[in-house]
This record gives sequence, C-alpha cells and structure tokens, in this order.
Amino acid sequence: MTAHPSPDHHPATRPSGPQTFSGEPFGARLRRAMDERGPLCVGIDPHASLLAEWGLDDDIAGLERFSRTVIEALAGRVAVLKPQSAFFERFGSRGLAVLEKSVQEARAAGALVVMDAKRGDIGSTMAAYAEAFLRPDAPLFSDALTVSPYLGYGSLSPAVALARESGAGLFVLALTSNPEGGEVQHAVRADGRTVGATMLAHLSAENAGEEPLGSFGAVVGATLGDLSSYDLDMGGPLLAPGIGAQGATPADLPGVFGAAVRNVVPNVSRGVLRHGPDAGALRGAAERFAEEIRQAVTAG
Ligand SMILES: O=C(O)c1cc(=O)[nH]c(=O)n1[C@@H]1O[C@H](COP(=O)(O)O)[C@@H](O)[C@H]1O
Repeated sequence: MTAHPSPDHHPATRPSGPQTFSGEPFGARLRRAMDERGPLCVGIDPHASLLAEWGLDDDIAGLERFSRTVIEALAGRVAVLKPQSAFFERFGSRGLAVLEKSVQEARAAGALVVMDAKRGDIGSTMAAYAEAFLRPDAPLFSDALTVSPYLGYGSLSPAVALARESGAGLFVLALTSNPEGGEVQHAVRADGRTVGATMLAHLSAENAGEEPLGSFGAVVGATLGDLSSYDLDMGGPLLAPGIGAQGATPADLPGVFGAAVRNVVPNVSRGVLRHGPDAGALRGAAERFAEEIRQAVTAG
C-alpha cells in the first residue's frame, strides 16, 4: 500500500511557515500597508561594518542577532522590510537559514517582505529563481523580489507569471540609484526611447487595469534628480533606494517623482541601521524618516 503524505506534509527542506497566499495581489496588500503604516521600507543589510558598530562578531550568531533585532524593532511598524540577500549569502548555507527564518518572522510580525536578490537570467533559469522566491511553499517565499531585466525584459516572464499566480510582486531595476547605472539605463534605443523608459513601459503594460496598485514595480533611485522626462506613473509601486547613506533625503522625493510620489516606497537601510542595536533608537530613526517622508509627500 502506498503511504500518502498528510495534507500538511512538506519535504524536510521546505518548512511550513506563514507563507500562504491570502488571495490578494501584492499591489493591493502593499497599498493598504502604505496607507496604514506609511510607505517607508527599511532594509535589513547586515554589513560587516554595521555588525562591528553594533558590537557583534562577523559570524552567524552576529548575523542572526542583527536581523532579529531589526525585525523585533520594526516588523510591527513599517510597511516593508527588505533583506539584502548578499549579506546572508556571505555566510553560506547557515546564512541562508538565517535569511529564511528572518523572512518568515518578519512576515509573521506583519511586515511585507521584499527580497532584494536582484535576480536575472535566461528564461529557463529565471523560472528556477522565480520558484525559489515566489512559489508559496518555497522556504524563501517573499511578498516580492527585486529582479534585473538586463537580459531583456522578456527573460523575466516566468517570474511575472509565477508572481501573478502566487499573489507576489516584482521590483524591476529600471533607473538604479548608483552613478554607474546611467550608461545602461539612460542609453537611447533605435526607437528613441531610453532603456530605462522601455522597462517602465513594460511595467505599465503589466499593471494595466490593476486597482488600487499593480504588483509589478520599478526600482527608481531617489538620488537621480529630475526625472520628468520619464513616465513614472506606470500603475505600480516605485521602490526608491538612496535615501540616507547615498545622499538623497525625503525632501527630494517630490522633485524626483512628481505626481507618482504617491506610489513611492522609499527605502532606507544604513540610515536607520546605524542607530542600532538599541531597539528604541532603531524605531526612533525609522519614525523620523517616516515623518519626513510623510511631510514631503503631503507637500509634494
Ligand atoms: O534594489 C535595490 O534595493 C537597490 C537598487 C538600487 O538602485 N540602489 C540600491 O541601493 N538598492 C539597494 O538598496 C539598499 C540601499 O542601502 P542604503 O544605501 O544603506 O540605504 C541596498 O540594499 C542596495 O542594494
């Protein structure tokens, strides 16, 4: 007789967790979280230098303590937490185990989790990356994933399809915050459009008809100055890194994003994290950024 696994059976490598699809697409969940908590996204970026500043060793115990401290301080307050996968991958399989636990704990505590792994590959491999982060029973299932479209936007289709199916979202690198990004993203194509504008147009098509907000976002740096030549109103969220350590401020947001500022999810990582390890100080820093963002967005 064949033994049937119980309905809640998961292979040992796929622990069950809070990762069940609520039935509501990412864009709608994000809109609500932004309305209720404000739009701030805090990064979980355990730089070696921050571990040292926090009095932690640059080892797996330090990594775990760092990540847990950020989650305990902020997951019940901010709309989004964004773990940067590289800082966990640095520690190999044990770092990935900390990342898995962090994602699950942050989601269980009420934050949406954007996994910052910036994946991008040929379509058939992209399908595996999508399974790793966007299939609801995957150990690293996250509410959304950052992806790179620079193997061609179409190479992302398996991730788009799985995100739609599982109620997850994507943030596609369109106009990145770093000064080197322009040589690729501002390059002008034969049709006269820049590469970055082309990515925004693809996303606009993806989000067509989605209310109140589409699930297919763009990454657009808060550091970039006037972007009025770009159509940023593409129906989805705009993840805006660069505030704090990279020099942008909340007051810059209306000037960079114009009317699309209402869909901006401003990210701050080091600007908040450098206030740790005290939970109250982390919360205070996040609250100050959140308040400055609220004032800037209201005025803009
Ligand atoms: O996708 C991202 O999150 C991202 C895109 C981008 O254009 N620029 C950028 O800084 N990021 C990430 O956003 C975070 C910014 O960190 P801080 O400069 O410490 O606030 C880092 O985790 C970066 O990897």
